[in-house]
Amino acid sequence: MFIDKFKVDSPNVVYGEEEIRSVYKYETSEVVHESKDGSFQWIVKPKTVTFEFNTRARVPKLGVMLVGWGGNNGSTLTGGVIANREGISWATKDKVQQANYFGSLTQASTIRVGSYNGEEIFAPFKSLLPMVNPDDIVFGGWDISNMNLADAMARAKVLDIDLQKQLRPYMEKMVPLPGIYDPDFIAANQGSRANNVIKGTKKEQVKQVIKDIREFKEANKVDKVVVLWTANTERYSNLVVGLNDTMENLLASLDKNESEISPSTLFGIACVLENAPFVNGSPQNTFVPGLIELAIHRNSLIGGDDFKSGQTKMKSVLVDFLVGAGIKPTSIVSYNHLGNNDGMNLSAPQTFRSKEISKSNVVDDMVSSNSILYEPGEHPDHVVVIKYVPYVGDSKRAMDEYTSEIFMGGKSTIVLHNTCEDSLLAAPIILDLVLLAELSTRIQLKAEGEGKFHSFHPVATILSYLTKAPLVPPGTPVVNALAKQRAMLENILRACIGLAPENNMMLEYK
Ligand SMILES: NC(=O)c1ccc[n+]([C@@H]2O[C@H](COP(=O)([O-])OP(=O)(O)OC[C@H]3O[C@@H](n4cnc5c(N)ncnc54)[C@H](O)[C@@H]3O)[C@@H](O)[C@H]2O)c1
Ligand SMILES: O=P([O-])([O-])O[C@@H]1[C@@H](O)[C@H](O)[C@@H](O)[C@H](O)[C@@H]1O
Repeated sequence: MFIDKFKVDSPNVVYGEEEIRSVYKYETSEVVHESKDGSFQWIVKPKTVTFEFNTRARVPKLGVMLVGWGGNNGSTLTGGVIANREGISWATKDKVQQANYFGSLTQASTIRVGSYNGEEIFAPFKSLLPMVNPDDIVFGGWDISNMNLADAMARAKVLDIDLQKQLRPYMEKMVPLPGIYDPDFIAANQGSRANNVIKGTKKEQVKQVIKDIREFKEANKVDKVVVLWTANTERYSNLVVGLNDTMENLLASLDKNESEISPSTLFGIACVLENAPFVNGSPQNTFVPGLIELAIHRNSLIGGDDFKSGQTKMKSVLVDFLVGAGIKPTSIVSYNHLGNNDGMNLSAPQTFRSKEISKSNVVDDMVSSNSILYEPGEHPDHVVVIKYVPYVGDSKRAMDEYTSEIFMGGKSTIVLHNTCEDSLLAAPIILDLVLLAELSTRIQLKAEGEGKFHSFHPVATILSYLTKAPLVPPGTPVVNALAKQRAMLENILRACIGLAPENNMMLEYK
């Protein structure tokens, strides 16, 4: 049974006008290696830590500034939100289609809240805590191409024509602000688009971006701005001691107009200095160590990397299932071809390499979790191929072959063909990223023994379900198994209203 909203009645949660406060018993365990009865044993010690959560209940008027606004993802998301907000429907060859938010975890998925008369009860994921209504978001952003959003939508060839016709009046006056263009970091084939760029030194570019954010906020009377990179994939930045290894060196390099600071890192610096949450939807190492240190120092949210939208999302489910079932993947070959501008940009070796890294590392946590299957250092052969095939456009074709060892020397081969409509899959993920980034900045927490409430760590691991290469605080574990990532997110939000994690035990029926 489905309910559209609910309240928790518990002594552990108080719903106020301004804030929702909860007390939560975090049940975990620690492992010690100690001598017992004359021999060393591994001892697991259950541990309970009491947390208090405090969530500001009033949602802000939210501005979202996309870097790469005029791209396939940016124009598709903007059009999709307008279509939902205006209740637009359009004719397709099959039927009259209504706007929806399918593919968004926050808008179109549910959570189990309990049982009623022996029936399982589910509620919208977004009903856990007050979240911004996406229909109310004000969009803006930057692009190195000056094409207005209506023409960019047509260039993207993602949305149906009848829908595009209805959206055009809303989008043709939306023109991206000039972006930061550096041909050294993206494919040369992107140069023809670059007619809308911020001139000057890198420091002047950062100052301009900060000015842009402030002016956007003022002009649109928004309370908060979240910035998200959905511009081209860049090559990796070289990590150089003395250049970008610390925040002091990064800021000094900015003053010296160092060429090795990428446009995405410049946007990151601007956002952190302006305390605007910044999320990287592409695979490059935008968050060089100096930028991470700066974000931590200024307690400004950063998150990423690389939207997890299709082929890789499937991989983080399938490999989790195989390894979790005691089956040993030994070879994973992921081939995909696409014909959009992203694909054209990825046809250059240096930008492809950024994507190859993020698409390849996604199985590391699952493999390292099972030493019955894998010897130390052993891992499956894993190959990633991306080819640019203009004809297929945004309709990315992914072909995967998973070969695994099974019982008694047997072999299993799973072959998948997955047509991932790249932008229709990525747009709702971008929506979730900005909504959850905004929500997480309204949550304060305090563990027993801590003197005062504080925010989550500025490196927003809470966003990891939505990214291929989750950015985590230095020295903390990376989890890519999709079910674990979703459970982590849901259970943290459940804790904010005093609900226990969903443990799926259903003992009442056992
Ligand atoms: N399913 C997906 O679509 C998906 C999944 C994961 C990651 N991504 C990543 O998202 C990004 C965007 O994908 P897309 O399909 O929208 O690509 P796109 O090429 O259509 O859009 C990128 C836009 O960014 C602009 N741009 C490039 N460099 C810029 C800069 N420095 N400043 C401002 N604007 C700049 C381009 O002009 C273009 O309009 C890519 O990096 C892609 O790898 C996409
Ligand atoms: O589908 P997925 O693996 O999540 O990721 C996609 C890649 O397969 C594709 O090659 C690339 O163009 C997209 O930007 C996206 O990164």
